Amino acid sequence: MAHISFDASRLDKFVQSNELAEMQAMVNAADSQLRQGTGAGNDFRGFLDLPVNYDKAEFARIKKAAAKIKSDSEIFIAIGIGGSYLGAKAAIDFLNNTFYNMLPADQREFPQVIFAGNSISSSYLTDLVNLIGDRDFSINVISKSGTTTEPSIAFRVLKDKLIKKYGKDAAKGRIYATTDRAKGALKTESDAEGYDEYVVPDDIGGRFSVLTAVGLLPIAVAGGDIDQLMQGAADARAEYNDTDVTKNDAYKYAALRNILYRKGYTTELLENYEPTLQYFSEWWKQLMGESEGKDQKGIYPSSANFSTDLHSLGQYIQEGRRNLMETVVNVEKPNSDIDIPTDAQNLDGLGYLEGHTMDFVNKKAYQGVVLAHTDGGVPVMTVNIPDQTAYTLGYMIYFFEMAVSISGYLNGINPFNQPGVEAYKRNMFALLGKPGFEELGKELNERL
Ligand SMILES: O=P(O)(O)OC[C@H]1O[C@H](O)[C@H](O)[C@@H](O)[C@@H]1O
Repeated sequence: MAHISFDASRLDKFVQSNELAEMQAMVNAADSQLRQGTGAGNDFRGFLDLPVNYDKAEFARIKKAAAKIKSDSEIFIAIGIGGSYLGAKAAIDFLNNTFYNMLPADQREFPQVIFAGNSISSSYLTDLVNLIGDRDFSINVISKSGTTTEPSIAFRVLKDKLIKKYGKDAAKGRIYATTDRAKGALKTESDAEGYDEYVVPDDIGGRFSVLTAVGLLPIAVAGGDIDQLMQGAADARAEYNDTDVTKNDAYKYAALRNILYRKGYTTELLENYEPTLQYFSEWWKQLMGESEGKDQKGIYPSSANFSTDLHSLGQYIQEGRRNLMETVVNVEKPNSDIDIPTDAQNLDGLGYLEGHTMDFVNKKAYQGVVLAHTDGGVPVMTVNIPDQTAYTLGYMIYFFEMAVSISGYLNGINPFNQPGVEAYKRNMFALLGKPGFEELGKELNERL
């Protein structure tokens, strides 16, 4: 019995009863590409077995480092962008109190966890430097390539602050570097300076790396149960290993979203009814968009946070262009609930809700939205998750990683590379005058 359940029961208005079965042959082919390694990007399939073959010695070191960081730092800064940021942020938000960073120190069992290096905003970094002030802090600089501009700039600025506070030698003991096993600028510096090092495996791409040290160290520092996280992913791995789309929900989701895509539903919104899942959607957007957006093809990944965005995007979803599909991540049991208070005056007219809880209202909103959007011509799928535990998160991460891999192969693209990301970097380097980009710099400056 799967720990999370995928509900496509509302698609009968959009997908004919025979269509899923007709995808089986294509799913078999995609499955073979994925598991036999016969498809494009086959050298980035390490995520498949990661939940069972991860480096146990490094895993133990991660736990030890997290304990040290908790003991000597009020603030923990995770520096990274893309896959080196979004997974950790999504997991920490998913697993913790909504206001975990704002809780008074005596109510927090771990440091404030703040992310940097995920933009080039000088205001953000200045505000962060000022927020740190003279408090004790540690840095985890995370970059698979070791050369990404955004985290590199943030690391230079925050390392400088660390050295000014502790001196060069003591500062090194507060820098944790997660990067390539053998190469890249960050690896070179880490070796030279003696930073505590963790590895981003060669065969795992950035957007698939949340269950490596990339995500595990920040998640552990923020109090996450990384053993349960890996266990959930391991059990999902055991669950989603059947090629039969009627038995493998990850494959069924992949097949259905491709059926809908081919019918013109070219944008998918991942939706939640819990604000702590907002960044899970951000992680999902990179996973789906960077895996599938190739060769002028692919489902555009978007997101919405309900019921909040029903008051901003609801109009479009209900009556705008009919090229949308929705996938709701529905948390069956919230971390906590609230009884609707009684009020004899009932001036607000909420008397009919008395005796119910707030989550009862949230769930009725979800049901009402599914009916309204389906009636309005938007196909809606739901991934039901029982709770917001680390086990469930690991399980769900693996569900979507499997789904996007199959989905990408179903659409005839390599789900594991990201060549398009290099275009802006080349232009940016040229305009910045980076050595080696002189010719392009000249050409681009004439166009500005
Ligand atoms: O971890 P890094 O090498 O710094 O890469 C960080 C991110 O930037 C790259 O440009 C890619 O878009 C992402 O797949 C990657 O996660």
